[in-house]
Amino acid sequence: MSPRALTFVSGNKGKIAEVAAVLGGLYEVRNVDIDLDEFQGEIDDIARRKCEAASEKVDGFVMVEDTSLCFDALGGLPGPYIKWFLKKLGPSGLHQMLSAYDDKGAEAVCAMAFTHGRGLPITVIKGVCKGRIVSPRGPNTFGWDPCFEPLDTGKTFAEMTIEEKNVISHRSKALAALRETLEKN
Ligand SMILES: O=c1[nH]c(=O)c2ncn([C@@H]3O[C@H](COP(=O)(O)OP(=O)(O)OP(=O)(O)O)[C@@H](O)[C@H]3O)c2[nH]1
Ligand SMILES: [Mg+2]
Repeated sequence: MSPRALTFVSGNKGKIAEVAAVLGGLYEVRNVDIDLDEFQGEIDDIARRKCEAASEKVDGFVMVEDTSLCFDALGGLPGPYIKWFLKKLGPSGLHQMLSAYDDKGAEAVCAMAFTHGRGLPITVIKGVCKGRIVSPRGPNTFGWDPCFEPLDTGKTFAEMTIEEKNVISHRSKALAALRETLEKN
Protein backbone atom coordinates (compact mmCIF):
# COMPACT_ATOMS: atom_id res chain seq x y z
CA MET A 1 0.00 0.00 0.00
CA SER A 2 1.23 3.48 -0.76
CA PRO A 3 1.88 5.85 2.12
CA ARG A 4 -0.87 8.41 2.62
CA ALA A 5 1.34 11.38 3.52
CA LEU A 6 3.14 13.24 0.79
CA THR A 7 5.14 16.43 0.61
CA PHE A 8 4.48 18.71 -2.35
CA VAL A 9 7.49 20.96 -2.84
CA SER A 10 6.40 24.20 -4.49
CA GLY A 11 6.28 27.90 -3.78
CA ASN A 12 3.38 28.53 -6.14
CA LYS A 13 0.06 29.28 -4.41
CA GLY A 14 -2.04 28.54 -7.50
CA LYS A 15 -0.48 25.09 -7.93
CA ILE A 16 -0.76 24.34 -4.21
CA ALA A 17 -4.49 25.16 -4.18
CA GLU A 18 -5.19 22.96 -7.22
CA VAL A 19 -3.13 20.03 -5.94
CA ALA A 20 -4.92 20.24 -2.58
CA ALA A 21 -8.33 20.37 -4.30
CA VAL A 22 -7.62 17.16 -6.26
CA LEU A 23 -5.45 15.10 -3.88
CA GLY A 24 -6.50 16.56 -0.55
CA GLY A 25 -9.16 13.95 0.25
CA LEU A 26 -6.85 11.06 -0.57
CA TYR A 27 -3.48 12.06 0.82
CA GLU A 28 -2.23 14.10 3.68
CA VAL A 29 -0.67 16.72 1.44
CA ARG A 30 1.96 18.81 3.19
CA ASN A 31 3.41 21.74 1.32
CA VAL A 32 6.98 22.94 1.64
CA ASP A 33 8.28 26.00 -0.13
CA ILE A 34 11.89 25.27 -0.98
CA ASP A 35 13.39 27.41 -3.70
CA LEU A 36 14.50 24.78 -6.19
CA ASP A 37 16.59 25.60 -9.25
CA GLU A 38 14.73 26.25 -12.49
CA PHE A 39 16.40 23.59 -14.63
CA GLN A 40 16.70 23.73 -18.42
CA GLY A 41 16.03 20.98 -20.94
CA GLU A 42 13.14 18.81 -22.01
CA ILE A 43 9.95 18.81 -19.93
CA ASP A 44 10.38 15.29 -18.47
CA ASP A 45 14.04 15.80 -17.58
CA ILE A 46 13.29 19.07 -15.81
CA ALA A 47 10.60 17.45 -13.63
CA ARG A 48 12.90 14.51 -12.87
CA ARG A 49 15.82 16.74 -11.85
CA LYS A 50 13.51 18.94 -9.79
CA CYS A 51 12.23 15.86 -7.93
CA GLU A 52 15.76 14.63 -7.35
CA ALA A 53 16.70 18.05 -5.91
CA ALA A 54 13.57 18.10 -3.71
CA SER A 55 14.26 14.60 -2.38
CA GLU A 56 17.71 15.73 -1.27
CA LYS A 57 15.99 18.22 1.04
CA VAL A 58 12.83 16.41 2.14
CA ASP A 59 12.53 12.92 3.59
CA GLY A 60 9.99 10.39 2.36
CA PHE A 61 7.31 10.60 -0.30
CA VAL A 62 7.91 13.80 -2.22
CA MET A 63 6.26 15.32 -5.28
CA VAL A 64 7.08 18.30 -7.49
CA GLU A 65 5.67 19.64 -10.67
CA ASP A 66 6.82 21.82 -13.51
CA THR A 67 4.49 23.62 -15.87
CA SER A 68 5.10 24.50 -19.51
CA LEU A 69 3.08 26.60 -21.93
CA CYS A 70 3.95 25.64 -25.51
CA PHE A 71 2.96 27.79 -28.49
CA ASP A 72 2.38 25.78 -31.68
CA ALA A 73 3.58 28.61 -33.95
CA LEU A 74 6.86 28.80 -32.03
CA GLY A 75 7.77 25.12 -32.12
CA GLY A 76 6.72 24.60 -28.51
CA LEU A 77 8.44 27.65 -27.00
CA PRO A 78 8.34 29.22 -24.44
CA GLY A 79 7.56 25.74 -23.03
CA PRO A 80 9.33 25.23 -19.68
CA TYR A 81 10.65 28.81 -19.83
CA ILE A 82 7.16 30.32 -19.64
CA LYS A 83 7.80 31.56 -16.09
CA TRP A 84 10.32 34.14 -17.32
CA PHE A 85 8.26 35.20 -20.33
CA LEU A 86 5.24 35.68 -18.08
CA LYS A 87 7.28 37.65 -15.56
CA LYS A 88 8.59 40.08 -18.17
CA LEU A 89 5.63 40.33 -20.55
CA GLY A 90 2.49 39.48 -18.56
CA PRO A 91 -0.51 37.72 -20.11
CA SER A 92 -1.15 40.45 -22.70
CA GLY A 93 2.50 40.35 -23.82
CA LEU A 94 2.22 36.58 -24.28
CA HIS A 95 -0.77 37.18 -26.54
CA GLN A 96 1.14 39.84 -28.49
CA MET A 97 4.03 37.41 -29.07
CA LEU A 98 1.74 35.60 -31.50
CA SER A 99 0.50 38.70 -33.34
CA ALA A 100 2.52 37.83 -36.45
CA TYR A 101 1.01 34.33 -36.63
CA ASP A 102 -2.46 33.10 -37.58
CA ASP A 103 -1.92 29.99 -35.50
CA LYS A 104 -2.77 30.82 -31.88
CA GLY A 105 -2.76 27.15 -30.81
CA ALA A 106 -0.99 26.24 -27.59
CA GLU A 107 -0.79 23.48 -25.04
CA ALA A 108 -0.40 23.62 -21.30
CA VAL A 109 1.69 20.76 -19.99
CA CYS A 110 1.99 19.72 -16.36
CA ALA A 111 4.79 17.31 -15.49
CA MET A 112 4.45 15.78 -12.03
CA ALA A 113 7.36 13.83 -10.60
CA PHE A 114 7.38 11.81 -7.42
CA THR A 115 9.59 9.45 -5.47
CA HIS A 116 8.98 7.45 -2.32
CA GLY A 117 12.34 8.56 -0.96
CA ARG A 118 15.87 9.76 -1.65
CA GLY A 119 17.71 7.52 -4.08
CA LEU A 120 14.55 5.60 -5.02
CA PRO A 121 13.14 5.63 -8.58
CA ILE A 122 11.48 8.80 -9.82
CA THR A 123 8.24 8.58 -11.80
CA VAL A 124 7.23 11.39 -14.15
CA ILE A 125 3.62 11.78 -15.26
CA LYS A 126 2.30 14.41 -17.64
CA GLY A 127 -1.05 15.99 -18.32
CA VAL A 128 -1.79 18.12 -21.38
CA CYS A 129 -4.56 20.62 -22.06
CA LYS A 130 -4.88 21.96 -25.60
CA GLY A 131 -6.19 25.42 -26.29
CA ARG A 132 -5.33 28.79 -27.73
CA ILE A 133 -3.75 32.05 -26.65
CA VAL A 134 -6.23 34.91 -26.48
CA SER A 135 -6.26 38.54 -25.37
CA PRO A 136 -6.49 38.30 -21.53
CA ARG A 137 -9.94 37.87 -19.97
CA GLY A 138 -10.88 37.27 -16.35
CA PRO A 139 -9.10 37.99 -13.06
CA ASN A 140 -5.33 38.12 -13.12
CA THR A 141 -4.84 35.88 -10.10
CA PHE A 142 -2.86 32.91 -11.40
CA GLY A 143 -0.07 33.14 -13.97
CA TRP A 144 -1.10 32.98 -17.61
CA ASP A 145 -4.64 31.73 -16.85
CA PRO A 146 -6.24 34.94 -18.34
CA CYS A 147 -4.72 34.36 -21.81
CA PHE A 148 -5.24 30.58 -22.14
CA GLU A 149 -8.57 29.37 -23.50
CA PRO A 150 -8.89 25.57 -23.50
CA LEU A 151 -10.45 24.09 -26.67
CA ASP A 152 -14.24 24.14 -26.97
CA THR A 153 -14.83 26.00 -23.72
CA GLY A 154 -15.19 29.65 -24.82
CA LYS A 155 -13.72 30.65 -21.45
CA THR A 156 -10.18 31.34 -20.34
CA PHE A 157 -8.92 29.41 -17.32
CA ALA A 158 -9.16 32.69 -15.39
CA GLU A 159 -12.88 32.93 -16.17
CA MET A 160 -13.51 29.46 -14.69
CA THR A 161 -14.00 28.44 -11.10
CA ILE A 162 -11.26 26.22 -9.66
CA GLU A 163 -13.74 23.32 -9.92
CA GLU A 164 -14.35 23.98 -13.63
CA LYS A 165 -10.62 24.32 -14.29
CA ASN A 166 -9.94 21.11 -12.39
CA VAL A 167 -12.20 19.10 -14.72
CA ILE A 168 -10.08 19.82 -17.81
CA SER A 169 -6.74 21.31 -16.83
CA HIS A 170 -3.26 19.97 -17.60
CA ARG A 171 -2.67 19.70 -13.83
CA SER A 172 -5.86 17.77 -13.07
CA LYS A 173 -5.11 15.31 -15.90
CA ALA A 174 -1.59 14.72 -14.55
CA LEU A 175 -2.99 14.32 -11.02
CA ALA A 176 -5.64 11.82 -12.19
CA ALA A 177 -2.94 9.72 -13.89
CA LEU A 178 -0.74 10.05 -10.81
CA ARG A 179 -3.52 8.80 -8.54
CA GLU A 180 -4.09 5.83 -10.80
CA THR A 181 -0.37 4.98 -10.73
CA LEU A 182 -0.17 5.36 -6.96
CA GLU A 183 -3.25 3.24 -6.37
CA LYS A 184 -1.79 0.39 -8.45
CA ASN A 185 1.35 0.28 -6.30
O1 LIG B 1 -2.05 30.56 -15.45
C1 LIG B 1 -1.46 29.60 -15.05
N1 LIG B 1 -2.13 28.45 -14.87
C2 LIG B 1 -1.57 27.32 -14.44
O2 LIG B 1 -2.25 26.29 -14.28
C3 LIG B 1 -0.18 27.38 -14.16
N2 LIG B 1 0.71 26.50 -13.67
C4 LIG B 1 1.88 27.13 -13.60
N3 LIG B 1 1.77 28.40 -14.02
C5 LIG B 1 2.83 29.40 -14.17
O3 LIG B 1 3.75 28.91 -15.15
C6 LIG B 1 5.11 29.06 -14.68
C7 LIG B 1 5.64 27.68 -14.45
O4 LIG B 1 6.86 27.66 -13.78
P1 LIG B 1 7.18 26.56 -12.69
O5 LIG B 1 6.52 25.27 -13.05
O6 LIG B 1 8.63 26.53 -12.42
O7 LIG B 1 6.40 27.12 -11.41
P2 LIG B 1 6.87 27.96 -10.13
O8 LIG B 1 8.34 28.25 -10.17
O9 LIG B 1 5.94 29.11 -10.01
O10 LIG B 1 6.54 26.98 -8.94
P3 LIG B 1 7.43 25.78 -8.31
O11 LIG B 1 8.53 25.51 -9.30
O12 LIG B 1 7.90 26.28 -7.00
O13 LIG B 1 6.47 24.63 -8.20
C8 LIG B 1 4.98 29.93 -13.43
O14 LIG B 1 5.04 31.27 -13.81
C9 LIG B 1 3.60 29.57 -12.90
O15 LIG B 1 3.02 30.61 -12.11
C10 LIG B 1 0.50 28.59 -14.35
N4 LIG B 1 -0.13 29.68 -14.79
MG1 LIG C 1 9.69 26.77 -10.49
